[in-house]
Amino acid sequence: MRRLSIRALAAPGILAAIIVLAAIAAPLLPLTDPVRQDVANRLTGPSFTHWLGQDEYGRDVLSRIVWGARVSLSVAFAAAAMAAAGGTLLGILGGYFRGVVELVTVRVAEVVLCFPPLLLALLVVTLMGPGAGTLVFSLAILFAPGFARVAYAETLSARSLDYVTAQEALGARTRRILARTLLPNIAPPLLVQFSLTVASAMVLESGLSFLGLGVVPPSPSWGLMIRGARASMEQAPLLLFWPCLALTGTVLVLNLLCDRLRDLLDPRGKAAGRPGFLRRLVALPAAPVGALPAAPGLLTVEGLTLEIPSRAGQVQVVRDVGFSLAPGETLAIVGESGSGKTLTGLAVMGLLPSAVKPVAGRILFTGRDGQVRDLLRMPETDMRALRGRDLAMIFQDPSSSLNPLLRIGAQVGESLRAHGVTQGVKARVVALLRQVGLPDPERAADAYPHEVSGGQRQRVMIAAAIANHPRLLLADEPTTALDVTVQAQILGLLAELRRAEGAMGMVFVTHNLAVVSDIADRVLVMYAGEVVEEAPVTDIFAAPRHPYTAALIASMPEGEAERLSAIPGAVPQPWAMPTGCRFAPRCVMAAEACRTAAPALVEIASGRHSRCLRWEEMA
Ligand SMILES: Nc1ncnc2c1ncn2[C@@H]1O[C@H](COP(=O)(O)OP(=O)(O)OP(=O)(O)O)[C@@H](O)[C@H]1O
Repeated sequence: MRRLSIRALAAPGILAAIIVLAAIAAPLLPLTDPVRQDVANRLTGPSFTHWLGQDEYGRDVLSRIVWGARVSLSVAFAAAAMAAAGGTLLGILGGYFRGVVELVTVRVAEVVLCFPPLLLALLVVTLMGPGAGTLVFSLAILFAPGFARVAYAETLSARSLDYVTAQEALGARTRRILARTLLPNIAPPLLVQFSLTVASAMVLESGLSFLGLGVVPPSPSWGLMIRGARASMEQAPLLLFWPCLALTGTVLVLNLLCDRLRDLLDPRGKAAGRPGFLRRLVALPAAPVGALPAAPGLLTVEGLTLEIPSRAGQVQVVRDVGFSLAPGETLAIVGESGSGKTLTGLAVMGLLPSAVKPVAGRILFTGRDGQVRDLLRMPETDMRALRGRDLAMIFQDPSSSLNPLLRIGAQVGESLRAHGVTQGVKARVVALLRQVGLPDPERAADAYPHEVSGGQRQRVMIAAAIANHPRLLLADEPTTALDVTVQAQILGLLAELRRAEGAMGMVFVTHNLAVVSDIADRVLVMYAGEVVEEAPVTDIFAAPRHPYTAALIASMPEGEAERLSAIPGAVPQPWAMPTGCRFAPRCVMAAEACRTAAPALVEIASGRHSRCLRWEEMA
């Protein structure tokens, strides 16, 4: 995992801004007219009045470079914008509708890729005549398939996600699903594709102008300057040097910017969901005054509220969630699918998908330096420094979280190197693999992920997560993808590590209440985005104080056969929440009062909370 941050964007960002500003401000700069000829002084070298010299017609080279940037950049940006709009539309439509639509959009766009670019440009120029307009058009046609491919691939993976299917099932209009749900989720790779396209378009513009197929002389363009300088290359080699320098320099800066942007927007691919970068552009209300509590333990989440866009406007998928965790403690967050457990965990890690916005609350975390920070308002750069060091996460599917092309040792070692460990990495990796119970750690370090079993891959992920002795380990359904016997081993390993790491706190997210009894100290039960009950683990099984918890316990497969009963109905969608208690439509104890007013979460005993009006009757 690369260690890049917003700060890493600064250098290429500033350079790119200078180039673009110079191009925009060309008419305001004290430059000689770029097309004014002075034949008497042709091919003169740099002087006080002409800093970069004069070309084959005696025109000022500096002025032509700056004005040339204006032409090259505007052609490149216009072509990239046209290609992005057209290609993205084709890709989304093809990926969303598949079938015939896919054939006439994505597949037809891909046919364009079979043509050699210059041949295609020649065809367009012959049909339309040379000029900047033609150039923009032909470049847009050349680059649109690239956008179509990216948008298509991203749409295919986003399309299968629950929240898109749910919107479809609800009858939301297709245009709205595409614009409000799909587009924000596939935006980061498209942004990166856009910057790469601008750089490539500049190179092609220069090449086509050089061949006389692009910008028409005497308008300055870097390609035309290279073409003009070629004839007098031996008398005035510098004339060739300046436009080449401008071109390669600008392309390098733009490529560097793209590279940094890609790393910032896509820190660990799909397993992590979308990064928190876009989330941080959203204005969160200032933290409540009174600053940070004196002793917030390890982690204190207060009033966390997360929203997503839907056809009914912004809706809350997590509402007013709060809990706290002491060092060395394990909290299990339990609930059915769609209850908001994963999003709560991702908010703590600063890895919320871009469509999900935090709108209220605080996430207070005490780092190893003893300082308390609000993770919800922390700059992405600082957050990145905490992730993998103070905060670590284990994901559900170890197969998709490990890079199939890198050896296991290299991947575990990367989590050490990412946080400044350079000495003795190999030995430490082997020790870590031994600690997580891999039978032959030296050999495992040399193996590729596909050479070990699913359970061992999860052990590798755990080794990478604990490599820097995190203060908080977040495990999101870490055993769901494994079979039952391996599940038990992994749970045993996590419990053992918790003991070995002493002060490390753990948040264990699961939909399976059966696994928490062995591992958790306390349980937080979530339903439809809200906390409905919180209690020490022994109390929750012995005496649940919310009908939803009781129903979850009754549906545990480990229970006696006659107790086993599925909870009727399903978790309501975020945009269709019932008034009153959210669980009332499925609750066997619901009374009239439950359907009218939403119950508050109340403290029913020390360390115990319930969001049920009838909790006392459950005793
Ligand atoms: N990227 C997203 N864009 C829009 N809605 C989302 C997104 N991710 C999750 N949601 C919605 O937020 C709600 C809570 O999702 P979350 O994944 O936190 O639930 P969960 O309890 O962890 O369920 P699961 O066990 O299935 O992961 C769901 O209704 C889900 O459809």
